[in-house]
Amino acid sequence: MSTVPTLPVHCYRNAEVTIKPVEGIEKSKRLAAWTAVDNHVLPEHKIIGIGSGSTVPYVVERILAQGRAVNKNRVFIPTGFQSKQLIVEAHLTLGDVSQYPVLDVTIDGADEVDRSLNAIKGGGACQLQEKVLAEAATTWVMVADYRKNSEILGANWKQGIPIEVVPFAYAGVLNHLHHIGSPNAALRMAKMKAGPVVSDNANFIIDAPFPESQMKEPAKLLTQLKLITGIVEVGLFCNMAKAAYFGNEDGTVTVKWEGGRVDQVSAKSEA
Ligand SMILES: O=C[C@H](O)[C@H](O)[C@H](O)COP(=O)(O)O
Repeated sequence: MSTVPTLPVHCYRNAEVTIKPVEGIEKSKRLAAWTAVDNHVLPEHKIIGIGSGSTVPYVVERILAQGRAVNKNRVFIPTGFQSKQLIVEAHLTLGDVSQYPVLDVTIDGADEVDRSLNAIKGGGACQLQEKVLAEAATTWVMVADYRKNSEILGANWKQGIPIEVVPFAYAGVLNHLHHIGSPNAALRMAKMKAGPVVSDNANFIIDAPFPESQMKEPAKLLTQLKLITGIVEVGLFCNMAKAAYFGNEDGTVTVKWEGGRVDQVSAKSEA
């Protein structure tokens, strides 16, 4: 059995980042992120994709811990505004996927991952750029806490599939979704702004819950959704991941691999 990394006993300072102890669900996110970085972000990797969400800051934290010497020769590609900020604030070199269309590795979060490594993504409305970087990456890996580890998509993530749509077409797309199995599909509304959430690409987001019968075959549903005019991208990521890492409450990490293998790795000591 392999082991997950332990936190340093002292605070580690690199660039502007200080590693602080965290508790509860944050601990699980950190365990997953650190283990994935240790396994997949190797010294020879020079072009690295940084995903979005609340787990990804721990990815950047662990990459920084690899040291200035290795990071000064790397370029980091973001999946949206949030990860761009993370890269800039960490004083890492920022790049663009149009400059670097092939990435060595991308590590990203997930809203839910099934037994075959299909995933729902887009809880933060970033799925379009995330999918571009996932496809561009030689290795694409997801990191999440145990709540995201599922057998069938939709079992835990009840909000529905995040779907990015061209604003002009949203009403027609909604109508279409209502007729193909998602009667409760709805435009995602902003919390601190009147009106809808607007993505980093100036589009709207629809959240479309589908019944289990359709969620059981995510690749089929994805194909169906991609054919609807006005849909820019769908937050279903099928057959793309090399592995998914889930930090558990007991300090272990579950690793689901492409092909079906599942590993349970234990911590050396308290994280
Ligand atoms: O649009 C957001 C992304 O797909 C995130 O990676 C996803 O929502 C997971 O985020 P978190 O790590 O906060 O659970």
